[in-house]
Amino acid sequence: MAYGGAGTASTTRQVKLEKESELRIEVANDTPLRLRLLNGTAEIFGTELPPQIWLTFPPHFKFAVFTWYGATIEMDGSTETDYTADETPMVSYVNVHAVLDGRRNQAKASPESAQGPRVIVVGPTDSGKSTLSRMLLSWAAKQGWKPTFVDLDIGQGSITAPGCIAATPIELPIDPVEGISLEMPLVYFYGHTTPSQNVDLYKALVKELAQILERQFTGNAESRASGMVINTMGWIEGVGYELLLHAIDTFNANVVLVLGQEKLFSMLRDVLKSKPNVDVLKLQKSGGVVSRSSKFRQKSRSYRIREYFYGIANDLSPHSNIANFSDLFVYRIGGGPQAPRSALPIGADPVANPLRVAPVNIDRDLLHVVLAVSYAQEPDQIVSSNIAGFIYVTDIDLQRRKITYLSPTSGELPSKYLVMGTLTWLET
Ligand SMILES: Nc1ncnc2c1ncn2[C@@H]1O[C@H](COP(=O)(O)OP(=O)(O)OP(=O)(O)O)[C@@H](O)[C@H]1O
Repeated sequence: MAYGGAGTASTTRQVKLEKESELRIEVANDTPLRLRLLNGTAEIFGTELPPQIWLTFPPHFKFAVFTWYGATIEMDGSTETDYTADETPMVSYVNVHAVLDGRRNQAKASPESAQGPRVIVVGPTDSGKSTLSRMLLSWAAKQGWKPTFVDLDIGQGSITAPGCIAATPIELPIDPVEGISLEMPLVYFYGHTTPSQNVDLYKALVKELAQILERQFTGNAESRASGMVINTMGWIEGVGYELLLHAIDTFNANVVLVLGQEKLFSMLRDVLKSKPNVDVLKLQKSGGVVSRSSKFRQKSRSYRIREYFYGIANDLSPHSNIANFSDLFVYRIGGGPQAPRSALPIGADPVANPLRVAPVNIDRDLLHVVLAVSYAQEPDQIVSSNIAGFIYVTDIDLQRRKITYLSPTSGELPSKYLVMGTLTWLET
């Protein structure tokens, strides 16, 4: 074999790809797959493959190797499926990229209107939104831009753990295996994986994130001209639709890319007609996008939390820490009534305040909960503060009033204010 270690020669095979075709792969459930580019040029979701270098893809990974001009790929290991497709929407996607690129150049050249394109990608679940966002970001980064990636998908987000909305600048094409490299992502903790749990909180956090980015852009011409790519949730009916409009409005998106649904496209086009500076474009969904069951989604959420603490290749070692109950302050956002019934006019029902920050007693209910570490200085700043990261509660000792938790780093937490949602994890 031309390489050492894992794999057997019998599972090594080559695939020749004609120009503008792609090899679609689902890695087997139990073993990783190794793959390399033997000759030609190819990319994975917008990031070029280095020639000859073996890349290892973990079990379950679903991806495509696309070539513009032809390539030969070598694979080592087993796959759930792999097949070649010569019908892809890639030309239409790269055309969008070219238009965005033109707008970035325009923005850069004219200081008085130096805002680059703000693209928002919308569509039903499994329409390829994250994948298209990723391609647009990687193609832009390859040309030297530093676009901001905003991920509003609290279910299957790709910046950090589930239950968050987040943003990060993309300075290099996104690594095909490791995903987005995180220097200092700006993360807000929503705490749930569906927006219906607390719609007002979701909106409030979207607004906070947009305001901070707006401020950052003011002082940074380069990222302002590079613009943003905003990925959204696949929830597009009812409240989901309302939240899409809210996001388009809040981020001042001026390019709306609608993937895979005619109805959503026509609704958005009609409602955004009054905004002449907003372009609504319909794009074809790729036949390669894999539908994921709710069980699979649940599993991948759990995997994302694991990845936060242990790294994608088990290369991080989180620390187990013990704190006194009195050292940590856990809060929950929303729920509970705003005022006691006795304080309300006779006959009035107490209204739940979705943004109310309430202290949580430390007890066994916190076991296996993922808590966000807030940057808030005071409890009333919790909703408007971003978070430093997460801890995972592994033991509660009621007698000794001690809490044991896993944290990515040793030592003191950056803040004593912790936020609890409904995010739990069972370490296996
Ligand atoms: N051309 C392709 N070939 C093979 N797999 C693909 C292709 N495009 C996307 N995928 C895979 O399909 C899955 C779903 O795609 P993606 O995450 O982009 O969809 P989405 O619309 O963002 O989903 P969500 O419902 O979570 O919002 C992912 O695992 C992705 O890697």
